[in-house]
Amino acid sequence: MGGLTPGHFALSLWLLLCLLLLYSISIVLYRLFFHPLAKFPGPKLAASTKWFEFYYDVVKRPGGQFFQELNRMHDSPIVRPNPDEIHIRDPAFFEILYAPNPTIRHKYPPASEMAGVPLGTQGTVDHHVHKHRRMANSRMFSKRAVASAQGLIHEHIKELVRIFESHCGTDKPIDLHTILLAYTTDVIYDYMFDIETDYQRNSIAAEGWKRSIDAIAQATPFSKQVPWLNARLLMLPHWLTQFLLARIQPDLAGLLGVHKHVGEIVAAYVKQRDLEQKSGVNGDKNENVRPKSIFHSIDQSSLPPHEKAPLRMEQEAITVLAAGSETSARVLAHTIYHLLENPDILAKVQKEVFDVLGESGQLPDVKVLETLPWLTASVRESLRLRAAITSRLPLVLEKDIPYGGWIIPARTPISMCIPDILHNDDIFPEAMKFKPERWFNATERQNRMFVPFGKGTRMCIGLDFAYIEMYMSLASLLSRFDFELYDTNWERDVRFSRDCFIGEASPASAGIRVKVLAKPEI
Ligand code: HEM
Repeated sequence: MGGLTPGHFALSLWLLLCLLLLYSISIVLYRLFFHPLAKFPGPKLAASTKWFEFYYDVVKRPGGQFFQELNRMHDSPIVRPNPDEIHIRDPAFFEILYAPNPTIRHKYPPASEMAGVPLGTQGTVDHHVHKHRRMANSRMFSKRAVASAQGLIHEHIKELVRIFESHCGTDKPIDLHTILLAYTTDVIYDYMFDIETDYQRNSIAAEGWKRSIDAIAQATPFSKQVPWLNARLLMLPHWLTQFLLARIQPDLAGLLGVHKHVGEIVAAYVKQRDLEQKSGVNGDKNENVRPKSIFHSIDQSSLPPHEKAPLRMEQEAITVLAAGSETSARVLAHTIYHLLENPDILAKVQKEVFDVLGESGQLPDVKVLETLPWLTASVRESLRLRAAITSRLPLVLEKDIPYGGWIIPARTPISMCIPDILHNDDIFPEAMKFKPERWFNATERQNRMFVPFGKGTRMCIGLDFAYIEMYMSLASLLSRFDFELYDTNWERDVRFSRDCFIGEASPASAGIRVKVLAKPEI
């Protein structure tokens, strides 16, 4: 009677490997021949294993390349890009999949867990829970609430203008993305959390935040494959995750710092709220008044108490911060790039805004800016061409749904991509060209298919906020300055070549950079 001999050990290992192999073969056979999606079109390798997507997104440089492979797969508008999912490329189906309430649409858990904040609206899987969470936020996002933010946004624009002034006439280029991200981030903290931050004035903090948000985007091709990882990491003690990430990916460690900061903001809010409640002060619940922050909005809503827990508020706040800062900043940077590449159109926009703002540079109500044809058309065209969210956006239906002679079984994640609509030449002729004038005579179909903010129950709740931030900052900057592109080109710095949920340019890019010149010749 001896212990485990090396011979026994080798035999056990061998048996284990055989079992593993047998298991893998059975899974592949099931997926190819017996799975409810077995007969759907698409490459057999992609249908067999998610490692196929992993290879293109993570292993094949520069990462986030699966979308190119998906393009190649689409012989027909419907394909099975991985064992579980159906992807459709057909504008007519967009409004069916991303339908408004009362149609029930759940999110696909692996896709919603990706950002590590499943308690925020964007990460919420269940349709009904999502609807209530979204409603609790809605008082911060109503048209009236957002319009009332103009004064607050204006204060941050003054700082933005000051920074551009300090570069004016110097040879020092500005990286538009970094500075505009600092602007949109300061605005979100102020409006959504009632907290003053200083990213615009503190260039080191601004660059650190930009690196962190880039790092999270660039990690998404990986997080997509191991969606549970982010949420688990965030559950570990802060010092431990900080220690681990600082060694693996320091920029992601910076993002943890932001999580910690937002956690502290929520804790301070809860402490103050409890104090006020004890002393009988009742927060202003007047439906007509904008809540002081998203935390007040959640607290004053009819959500049950567990939905108002600090961790839920923290994840909602992170969702709004990440969703609201990066997207608008990128679209703004791209709008300036396209205008600089099209001097005739830039001159028209500059004249329009100068006529309204005058020498004083005083901003009118945003309603006036919205009537300016070239500014409006340029923002719209930039939103279309930039198509900020590039990822597949899978939703899960409770019932079977027919498409093109197929019946897609209930509970199958079905996805579509926004750029497939916005860059479709049949809808938008010469779709990859910046042509704001197309919006002057837009057809009903073009207006309907203008979907940079998505559609349906899960569409962007912050679009009005994004428009105000963009109109006000563009009008202020373009009426005051002329710019010159600095070492920036479409292929390397602008075109999206990696799908990282948000579309990323080449890793070789140093961003869209400009030199600030003196006042424009109007
Ligand atoms: C140009 C700017 C923007 C673009 C192109 C954009 C685009 C989108 C898209 C396509 C979605 C749907 C994503 C999905 O289905 O997972 C989304 C969701 C969302 N966006 Fe935006 N967004 C922008 C600006 C903003 C701003 C400024 C805010 C906040 C102030 C914001 C907050 C959100 C939130 C909270 C969600 C989740 C909504 C929900 O699930 O109910 N976004 N956005």
